[in-house]
Amino acid sequence: MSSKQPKYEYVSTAKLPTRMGDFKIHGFVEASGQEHVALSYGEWKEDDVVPIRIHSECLTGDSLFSTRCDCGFQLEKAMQNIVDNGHGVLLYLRQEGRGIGLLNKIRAYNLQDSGMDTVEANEHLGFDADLRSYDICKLMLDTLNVKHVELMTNNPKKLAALKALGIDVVARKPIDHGITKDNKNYLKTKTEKLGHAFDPHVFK
Ligand SMILES: Nc1nc2c(ncn2[C@@H]2O[C@H](COP(=O)(O)OP(=O)(O)OP(=O)(O)O)[C@@H](O)[C@H]2O)c(=O)[nH]1
Repeated sequence: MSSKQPKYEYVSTAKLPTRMGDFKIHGFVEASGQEHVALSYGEWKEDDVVPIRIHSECLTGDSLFSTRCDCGFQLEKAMQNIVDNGHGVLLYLRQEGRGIGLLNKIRAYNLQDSGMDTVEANEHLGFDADLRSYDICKLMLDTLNVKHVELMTNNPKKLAALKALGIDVVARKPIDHGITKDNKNYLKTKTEKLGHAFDPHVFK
């Protein structure tokens, strides 16, 4: 790749009516060919604080209704929060399985079925616990004229990544939604080993 070639590019925008409300969808691509999307709802000015969610792809949770994780619940809740708020942005990053990909996530699930936790399973397969990058968020937010954000997350790495990219993170909004008997242990591991900010009472 030549050093002049941009690492990320904005591609196009279209209307995206959903069950929650009428969003717009904006397409972005990395030089590698990896595609990502942002959804926007409503209007704002450059000085406004915009509620946003950065969501990593989870085919099983987001599209197949899995209760092994909280992903699908959080996605739905974040989109509803944005609509209720009147404006906001969802950055949907196609980094499935914390960056290891769908089939490796299924391998990791197989190991978790035999007793490993989510971090041990990644490491057993030869991956770091979390391989995600949030660098493309800067182009996405600049394209949508978002400079100040309130971030819906329990993950401190997302906050740090946005700050490092020069985004003004005014506040974090917890998104403790979709805790089930099937994902309690997974969320407990994320809290203990990956630094997620879940309040311990949710595991009782
Ligand atoms: N490798 C691996 N990935 C998983 C597992 N369960 C869920 N995931 C992935 O974890 C990611 C979760 O993404 P997010 O919900 O955006 O992020 P998060 O780190 O949980 O942070 P917040 O939800 O913002 O608090 C998705 O890419 C899922 O596919 C698992 O057991 N192993």
